[in-house]
Amino acid sequence: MSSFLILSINAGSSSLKTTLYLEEGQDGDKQLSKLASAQISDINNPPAHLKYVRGSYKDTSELGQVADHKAAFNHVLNAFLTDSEIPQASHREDIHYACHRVVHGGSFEDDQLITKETFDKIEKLSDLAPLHNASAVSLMIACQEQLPQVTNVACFDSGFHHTMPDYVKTYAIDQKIAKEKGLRKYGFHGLSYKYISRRVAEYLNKPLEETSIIALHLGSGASACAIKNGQSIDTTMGLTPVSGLPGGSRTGDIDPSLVFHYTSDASALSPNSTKDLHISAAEEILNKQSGWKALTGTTDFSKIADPNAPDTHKLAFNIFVDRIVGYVGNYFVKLDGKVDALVFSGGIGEKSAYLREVVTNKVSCLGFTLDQEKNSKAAETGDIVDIGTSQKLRTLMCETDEDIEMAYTAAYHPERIGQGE
Ligand SMILES: Nc1ncnc2c1ncn2[C@@H]1O[C@H](COP(=O)(O)OP(=O)(O)O)[C@@H](O)[C@H]1O
Ligand SMILES: CC(=O)OP(=O)(O)O
Ligand SMILES: [Mg+2]
Repeated sequence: MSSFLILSINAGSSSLKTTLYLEEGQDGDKQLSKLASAQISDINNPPAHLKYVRGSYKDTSELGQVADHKAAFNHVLNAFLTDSEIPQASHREDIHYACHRVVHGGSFEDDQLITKETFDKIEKLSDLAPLHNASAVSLMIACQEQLPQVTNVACFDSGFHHTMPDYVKTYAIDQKIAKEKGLRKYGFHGLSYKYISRRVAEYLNKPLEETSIIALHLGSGASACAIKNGQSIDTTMGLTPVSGLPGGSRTGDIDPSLVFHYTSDASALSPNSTKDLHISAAEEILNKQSGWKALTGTTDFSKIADPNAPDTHKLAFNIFVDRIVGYVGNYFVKLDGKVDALVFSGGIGEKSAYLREVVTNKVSCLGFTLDQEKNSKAAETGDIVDIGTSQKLRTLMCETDEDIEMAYTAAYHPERIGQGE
């Protein structure tokens, strides 16, 4: 029986989440089990924290200054390699695959082996998604240095959406310029949507190819996706993750001219730019200085999704509900009303019973239903929970898992990993 380790690496703008999996068995009878996960928050904003989880064991420690993602990676690697309760991971050589979440994959549809060629392409895409791709690129370099024997794989958040029709992907702009510069809708959160669609199909006991859902990934970055017969046909994020729904510090959809009225320096370089990473003042405003942070002063949505919150918070909550229900209606029509389920996921979608209640009540005209008691207990139950009362048109809460989705292809379908062409 063969066994080896897969490390999933998910770089956020100020955090690093990693999970170590053990893959065992032969073709046709393989099993993937989670050994441990390690997460570092507050990178470059001391004190940083390390949260380590192995089964029911949980430990949080303060790390002081962790300057960048590379330094954070040294800490998590050390945490795994020195944990005597997971002897399978005692040496660096024990880790076979490192799977990197890359938000912007440009035209890449499938996961790709990271070669010199793919690395260069991903690095170039940092211009389109500077706030996301740059930390992923720095972690690929860290892996090459720290784990020279490992097979590095890039798993793209945009890949799942390649099935969107051309009229959805295309913006109404000069197509010569659009093609030259790659200016189109890509869509993101695809690893999450891939996981959710498979889990929902399993739960409904239907083939994935016959499962159609409206999925909501509501985290600090939020989006919605229309999934027809297992494939994305539209999603709310676009060229970059800023469009669609508002988020913790992102505007979501606005009139594109707004930014030129907001500042006369829209195209000037933001002071947070570095030698290798150019961020404009406009990008900084739209991505970092807006959303819940700008409206309420907090990015903690549990404080906003509170029926007794102050008016500023209520306004933010109402904006979110308004935009979400607008997309649910839009996608219900695009799916010709042939929908198996409305699915709530992401930190907010999984934890806020109140947001699920208000959204579901507003879309009840489409036939979606809510069972108050099941909804209030959904987070305790976990995994996937039917929070509606209809067997035909379901309302579901589904805990998403981007990390296992990254390990999934390496474990079960390594033949699907592209070689960079
Ligand atoms: N109990 C809760 N009620 C409402 N929102 C919550 C709750 N717990 C966490 N959140 C929100 O979930 C979001 C984080 O979701 P998550 O999917 O983990 O985000 P990301 O991966 O984008 O960082 C934050 O906006 C956080 O405030
Ligand atoms: C794509 C994206 O916006 O990711 P996140 O929500 O993790 O920032
Ligand atoms: Mg996320």
